[in-house]
Amino acid sequence: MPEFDQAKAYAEQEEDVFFDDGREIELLHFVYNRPNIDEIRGSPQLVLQAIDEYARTQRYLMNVGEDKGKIVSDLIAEVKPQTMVELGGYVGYSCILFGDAVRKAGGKRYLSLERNPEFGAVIGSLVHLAGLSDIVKVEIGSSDASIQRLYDSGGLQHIDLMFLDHYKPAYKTDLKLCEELGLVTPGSVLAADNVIKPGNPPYLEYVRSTVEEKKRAAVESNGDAHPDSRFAERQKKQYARRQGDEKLGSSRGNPLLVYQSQLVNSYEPTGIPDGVEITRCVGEET
Ligand SMILES: C[S@@+](CC[C@H](N)C(=O)[O-])C[C@H]1O[C@@H](n2cnc3c(N)ncnc32)[C@H](O)[C@@H]1O
Repeated sequence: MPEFDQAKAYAEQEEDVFFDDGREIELLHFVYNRPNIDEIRGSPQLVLQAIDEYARTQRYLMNVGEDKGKIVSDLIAEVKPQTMVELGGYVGYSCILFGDAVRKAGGKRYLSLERNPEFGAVIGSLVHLAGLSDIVKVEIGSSDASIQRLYDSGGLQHIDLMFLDHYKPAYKTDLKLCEELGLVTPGSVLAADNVIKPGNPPYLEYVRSTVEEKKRAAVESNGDAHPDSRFAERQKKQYARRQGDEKLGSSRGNPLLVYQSQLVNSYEPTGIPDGVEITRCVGEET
């Protein structure tokens, strides 16, 4: 793994409040006040540079960042998804980086499912600035409700590549919903962020399980309605200020799907070690 370049490190993540305190709107003012704003218009690369500059020189932003971003961009170039879905859009950094990569790979759609309407508005503005509004669509609402709604309306029929980067306990439950609806099938690929920092033991356990293990777990489990006890309180309550108690879905998934899964080590944009779990659905047992 290449060394982390300290010169590009984001400001440190604050202990208590590190998002949703007005910084996302402040970011918009920062970007639109750049002296080279005319050059930035229509350039995904320069919009990303401006977002990175804010997060380095002003305040931390919980973006995937350059290093882990490259892992997923390389995956997009390899998989060439027609439809890519992300769970958790925040200010649009991953939308712009990956939406551009999907376009370059000949894909049609990058769907960002974001729950916070203010963040959704920021994404819309920066995606438009980057010239990617034709490919990136933002769906506001809780990821599980949005997946179900898009499926019911026929707007989402298959997920070629999915980037999971939202409420950590929902990675597994949302994946199971996508499996049950037949959106994730053999050929689908998943990229899950933050599997080292803060970590996601239930998700990793699930995508690394054999079909036999998943079938057994489905019989023995009491369901996934409550966040797994292996998550720290901080993770379980990350969005409590707006959401109160989180409600997780309880889809039974499709335990017959066969996954091959691999951790790719990298860094948070602050320089802290983290990793992306890349999971390929390679078959379905009968
Ligand atoms: C880590 S940030 C996403 C960063 C973004 N992917 C990037 O790299 O630029 C997590 C985002 O997920 C959103 N979120 C959390 N839980 C969600 C849920 N259940 N459904 C939809 N969005 C959710 C939060 O509002 C937040 O904007």
